[in-house]
Amino acid sequence: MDDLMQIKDLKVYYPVRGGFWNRIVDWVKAVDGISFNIKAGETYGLIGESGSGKSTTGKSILGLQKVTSGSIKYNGHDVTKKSVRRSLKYNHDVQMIFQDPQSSLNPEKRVEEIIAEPLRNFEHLSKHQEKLRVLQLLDIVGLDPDALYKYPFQFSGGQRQRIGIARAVATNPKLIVADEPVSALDLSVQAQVLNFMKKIQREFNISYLFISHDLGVVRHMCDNIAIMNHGRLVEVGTKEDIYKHPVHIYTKRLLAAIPSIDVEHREEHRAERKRIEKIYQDKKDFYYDQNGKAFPLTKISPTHFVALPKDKLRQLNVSTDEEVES
Ligand SMILES: Nc1ncnc2c1ncn2[C@@H]1O[C@H](COP(=O)(O)OP(=O)(O)OP(=O)(O)O)[C@@H](O)[C@H]1O
Repeated sequence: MDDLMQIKDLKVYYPVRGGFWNRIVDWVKAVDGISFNIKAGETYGLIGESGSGKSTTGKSILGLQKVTSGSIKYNGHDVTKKSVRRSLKYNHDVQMIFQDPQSSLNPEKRVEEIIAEPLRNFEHLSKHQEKLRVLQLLDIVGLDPDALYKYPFQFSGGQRQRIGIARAVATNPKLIVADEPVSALDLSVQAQVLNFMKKIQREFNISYLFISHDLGVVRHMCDNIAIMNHGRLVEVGTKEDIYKHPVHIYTKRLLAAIPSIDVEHREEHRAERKRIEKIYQDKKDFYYDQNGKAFPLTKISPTHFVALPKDKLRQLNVSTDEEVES
């Protein structure tokens, strides 16, 4: 398989402002030099806890977040520049599925308009052709034609996510960034939506960047996986590497957090989880590089990253500007 996307040494820093003049007093190094490739037709998992920089990476790939440095190549073209994205019609080829279909679908619009929106931006279809295409998309995602005239609130969570998926595939994209696509759904519906995403992937040869904090969900979806912590990738590998032979302590900790369904080994699992939590507790103030080498976070440099969570930033009353100032 060829590489569709090549992300190289990507850095995204957010300014932290404070003091009397509201000057930049520090930087949140949300993404701090990560590299990975996504092949055509594969599902690439980006895993980490809240605040590790996953969504910032996703937004940068979608062109929604200005990057500080590094490159994001799509079929060999660097799409960090707006002019390149425009000339390649990049936003036609790269779409997204959001975490919460409740808030990502406009409640005032009917399903027909919601799904047709990306089509209107890129394709010049007649009203009739557009309706036929939306009906075809509803059929693909397993919704009845009368959904066309309904509003999002008239559907269940799983059905709303199907509408979100129909909108995402409307333009026949090559890549879909799926940011926690099932974490807002009931467990029983999660498997349905995941299987459904797989089906669509096979039919349309789509690549997914699958962002999640949940290694249990990712196991069903991903071919290759990167584990993210404090803006860096601490471990990268195939699904087998990560699940069968994890190297990094942080990966082991995430794996240990998956509840064991195997009743016989549940006690063993619980003990192993406690053991790993203890090691992690003792060592959490360290950043570990890919070789497992530890760097004390406090000693990196006074202005070096301390990736503060959003609510902490709010508590400190500092701004959380989306864009890095040049
Ligand atoms: N607009 C912003 N301004 C300042 N800091 C930000 C901004 N957006 C995110 N951050 C910070 O960047 C870091 C990474 O955030 P990001 O949302 O990318 O992480 P995440 O792994 O996707 O977490 P979550 O799953 O909670 O969204 C966090 O410390 C966060 O507080």
